[in-house]
Amino acid sequence: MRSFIKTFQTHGFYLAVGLWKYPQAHCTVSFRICWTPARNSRSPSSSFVWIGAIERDGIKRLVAKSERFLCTGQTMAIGSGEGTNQELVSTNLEETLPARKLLTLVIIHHEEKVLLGMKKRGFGKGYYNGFGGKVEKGETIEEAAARELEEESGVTATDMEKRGILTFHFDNDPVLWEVHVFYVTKFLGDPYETEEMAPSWFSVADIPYDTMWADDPLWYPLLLTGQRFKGDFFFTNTTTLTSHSIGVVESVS
Ligand SMILES: Nc1nc2c([nH]c(=O)n2[C@H]2C[C@H](O)[C@@H](COP(=O)(O)OP(=O)(O)OP(=O)(O)O)O2)c(=O)[nH]1
Repeated sequence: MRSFIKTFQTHGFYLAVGLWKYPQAHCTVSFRICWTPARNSRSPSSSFVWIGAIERDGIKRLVAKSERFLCTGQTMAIGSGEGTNQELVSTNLEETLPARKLLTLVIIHHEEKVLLGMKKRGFGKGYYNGFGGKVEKGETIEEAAARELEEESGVTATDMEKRGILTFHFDNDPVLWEVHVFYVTKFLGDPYETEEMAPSWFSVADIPYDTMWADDPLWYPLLLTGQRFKGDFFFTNTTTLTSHSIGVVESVS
């Protein structure tokens, strides 16, 4: 996390501006607070204006606007509502961001064919998919992608390139799933069936979208024609896609 905070005093007002950058979460949080000092220690609240914004993947959202805050000594609590006993929203803006689970997905595209695995267990069982899984503690997203590919298909990628970031919102899970999609054309070894996946090659014209996640037809064509992309997908009942947005981007890092 990179952060910046500065305070000013002018004409009886105080002004604070701040910026937090979370490169890992592709997110920037910025705010401006303008307030008048507390009148005395028995009346520690004072009026203020707060404007905050979260910018993620180029989309900016206003996150807070308030009228009062609690100011005791050097500590400041950001509150919502009126009066001095405000509900504490958070003194740490990082807590206001929804939790994210990082996952990887590797698609091999070789001689006009795509390697997909039939998922044999767990999440997405019964669907064809690329190879991937959760990023574990202590490893980078790239390391996780290479590890999952080897564990699930037996092959080692030699030209893996990150090409997309897909965020999945499930109505029954407050955690966002952020899937980093990698594209591979060169690899070592022959794919074989593992505990988790049974691999098969499909020609690009015969990709079995009927037995794949509902979002896949929306971004595979971008991946297979050399584009970089970012998308958001909203699911109900885990597998029903209700809405989405997807766009081609210059860079996904
Ligand atoms: N194509 C596609 N892949 C998806 C979607 N949603 C989603 O999680 N995936 C991918 C990301 C991961 O590669 C995989 C889910 O990871 P997983 O549950 O198999 O993770 P894992 O291998 O670490 O799990 P496990 O060993 O604990 O069973 O499915 C989707 O909508 N479309």
